[in-house]
Amino acid sequence: MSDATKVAAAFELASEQYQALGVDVQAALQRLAEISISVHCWQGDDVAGFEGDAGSLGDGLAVTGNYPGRARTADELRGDLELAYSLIPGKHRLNLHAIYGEFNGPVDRDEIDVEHFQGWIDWTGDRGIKLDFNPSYFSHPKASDGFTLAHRDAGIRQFWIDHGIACRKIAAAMGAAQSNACVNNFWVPDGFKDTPASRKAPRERLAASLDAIFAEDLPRDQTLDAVECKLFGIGSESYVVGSHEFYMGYAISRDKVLCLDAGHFHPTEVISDKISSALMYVPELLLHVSRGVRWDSDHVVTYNDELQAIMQEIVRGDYLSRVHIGLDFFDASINRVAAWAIGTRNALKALLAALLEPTETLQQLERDGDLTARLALMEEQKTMPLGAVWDHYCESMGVPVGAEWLEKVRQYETAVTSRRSQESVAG
Ligand SMILES: C[C@H](O)[C@H](O)[C@@H](O)C(=O)CO
Ligand SMILES: [Mn+2]
Repeated sequence: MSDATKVAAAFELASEQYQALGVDVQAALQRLAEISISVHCWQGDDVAGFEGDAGSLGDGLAVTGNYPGRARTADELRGDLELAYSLIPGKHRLNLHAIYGEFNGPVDRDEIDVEHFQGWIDWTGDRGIKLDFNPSYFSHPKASDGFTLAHRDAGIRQFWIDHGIACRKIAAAMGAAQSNACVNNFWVPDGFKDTPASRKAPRERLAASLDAIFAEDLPRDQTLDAVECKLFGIGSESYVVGSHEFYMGYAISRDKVLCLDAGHFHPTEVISDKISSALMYVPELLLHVSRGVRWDSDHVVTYNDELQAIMQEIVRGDYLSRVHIGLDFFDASINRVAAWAIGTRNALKALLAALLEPTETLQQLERDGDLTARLALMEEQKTMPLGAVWDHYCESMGVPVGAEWLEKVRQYETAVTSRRSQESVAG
């Protein structure tokens, strides 16, 4: 039997099994094909960006590992992304940070403009890829004491306010060019390593700075502002200004998208349990699908319980139209294109598992008070033949089945990434 015949035969048997549970496999696959995950550009170069002094990541972020071949230019990053997209079934978005502009010389963060992102707008436009965006409040001398928008110095605050305003303008231009809203996510590292004397003052300053940035109403079909909280970070172990409560309140009161990063909470706290609560009060959510490990919030997404729970929540709550699914991890200890492929394929696989669940049956059992059957069916679901449906999906979408994609990454590594030096290059 050829590999393709094996995939087809396994899919047929799997479909019968799902059908017996009342699950429409074709409908699930159709829904999956409509979901666009926002793939983060920063996995490709260890969050270095193209400002010219690449490699000096800091101010609340750190990437560990020294795997050779990180992208040093926009063209290299685009080449790596092209390969990554070809390994992932479906049509997905690209999430850019402001430091990834093509600057051709020194341009400070408060001066960036649409022209610096025209290369990205053209490249994604040609490929039908939609863009999302992020202001970059890190790796900059004016962020080196751990404060930006909540800084005690009004001049520094103004600099970062101007950066935020510039980024909104860029995001709106991207949204207009692609006829689809560009989600513009604000994460700021501001916080104290040690116990603050005033937790209140920086929070008041952060709210005022954000209000100044968002003062102009921009069309929501061009750009959506999102705000991202964090419990603690490197150098902000004792206090983060933009805590969950801060941004939950901010998003509700200002009608903003709330970003929940899976690695930004206490290790025993999960964002899967927050989705249905938050969506009662905010219009939309952005998720940063990530994986926290001890102090680090950014390991490559694996097919673990929380990933499955996140996707189940989105599907069970019928939230697909209100949740923007983005990725946020950066690992320099493994091949970076492989990291994208592993993390994004896992996110999609977990979505497929959620779409293949007999949700209505489970919820009816719950309404009937039959919690025994609810648990029994949920457990049976775990060993249903998801892999056979996933393999069929990959094949039908023209991307490698199983671990075949790894061979493509290896070939590219030999031909392209292993030839890159660790130095940055101009461009
Ligand atoms: C680079 C990202 O924007 C950043 O990771 C942010 O989203 C975050 O999660 C910081 O911990
Ligand atoms: Mn994040």
